[in-house]
Amino acid sequence: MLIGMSAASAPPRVLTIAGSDSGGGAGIQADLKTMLALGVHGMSALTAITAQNSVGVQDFWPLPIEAVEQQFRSVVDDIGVDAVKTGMLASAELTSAVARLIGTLAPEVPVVVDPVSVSKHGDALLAADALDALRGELLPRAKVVTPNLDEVRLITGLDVTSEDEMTTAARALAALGPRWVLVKGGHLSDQPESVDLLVGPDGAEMWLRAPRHDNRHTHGTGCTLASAIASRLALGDDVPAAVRTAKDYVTGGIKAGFPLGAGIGPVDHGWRWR
Ligand SMILES: Nc1ncnc2c1ncn2[C@@H]1O[C@H](COP(=O)(O)OP(=O)(O)OP(=O)(O)O)[C@@H](O)[C@H]1O
Ligand SMILES: Cc1ncc(COP(=O)(O)O)c(N)n1
Repeated sequence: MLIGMSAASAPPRVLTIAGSDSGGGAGIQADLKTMLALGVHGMSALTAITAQNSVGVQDFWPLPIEAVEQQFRSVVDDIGVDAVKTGMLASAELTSAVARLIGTLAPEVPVVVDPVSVSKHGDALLAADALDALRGELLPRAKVVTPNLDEVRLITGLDVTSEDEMTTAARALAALGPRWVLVKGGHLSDQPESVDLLVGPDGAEMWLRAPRHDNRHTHGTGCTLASAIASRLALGDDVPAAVRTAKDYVTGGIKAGFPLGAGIGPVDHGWRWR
C-alpha cells in the first residue's frame, strides 16, 4: 500500500456531440483539444465523419442514429456529464435524435448549441430540411446558442451587416427558446475589432470585444469558442464569465493560428503552452 498518496479528484466531464474533421482543425478534434487546454475531461459522441482539409470538405457521411444514441448512453450512463456541447449534426433525423437525447439529461446540465451549418469554405454541413428541427426541438433545450452570421441568416432569415442588427438578430433567436444567445460577429470583417453580442434571459446585453487578428488561420474558431464555453460552465462559471474566458481563449488561438496545407489553417489550441 502506498502511504500518503491519494487518488487525484476527477475534473469536470464535458461531452461534445459533433462531427469529425479529418484535418484536425474543427469538429470533435477542436472540441477535445479545447477541453484539454481548459482542464476538463473531454468525451465525444460522433455524429458524422468528414473528409476535410485546409481547402474544403471533400465529402461527409452521417452516422446511423443508433450509433449516436449508443455513444451518448455509454458516456452518460456510466461516466456522467457536467456540460454538453453540440456541433455538426448533419441531418434532420440526427438533429431530432440529439434533441431527444439531451431531453433525457437532468435539467441543470448546461447545453451549448453551436448550430454548425456551413464550413469556412462554404461547404454545407447541415441539410436544409434540418432547420425546423434545429429551431423547434434543439434550440429550446439550449442554455447557450452560438450562431455565426451565416447561421443567424439561415435560422431567422435576418441578414446582419452591422452591430445594431446583431441586437435584433439576438432577440429573434432568443424567441426560439435558448436561455442565452451569443451572436458571433467574426464574419463582420470590415470592423477593427472582433465583436460578439451575448443576450441573457432578462434581455440584458453584454458586448464582447477583442482585437481582430488579420489572420486567415481561423478554421475551427466557432467549435473552439463553444467548447470553451461548455468547459467553463462545467467548471462552475456563470454564462457571462464562461463566455468572456472562452472569447479570450479563442482570440489567443487565432493570434497564434498557423498555416497547414494550401488553405485555411487551424487556430492553435495549445497557444498557452508555447
Ligand atoms: N480574425 C479574427 N480575429 C479575432 N477574432 C475572430 C476572428 N475571426 C473570428 N473571430 C472570433 O472567433 C469566434 C468565432 O467566430 P466566427 O464568426 O469565426 O465563428 P464560426 O464562423 O462559427 O467559426 P467556425 O470556423 O468554427 O465555423 C468569435 O468570438 C469571433 O468574434
Ligand atoms: C466536423 C466539422 N464541424 C464544424 C466545422 C465548422 O468549422 P469551420 O467553419 O471552421 O470550417 C467543420 N468544418 N467541420
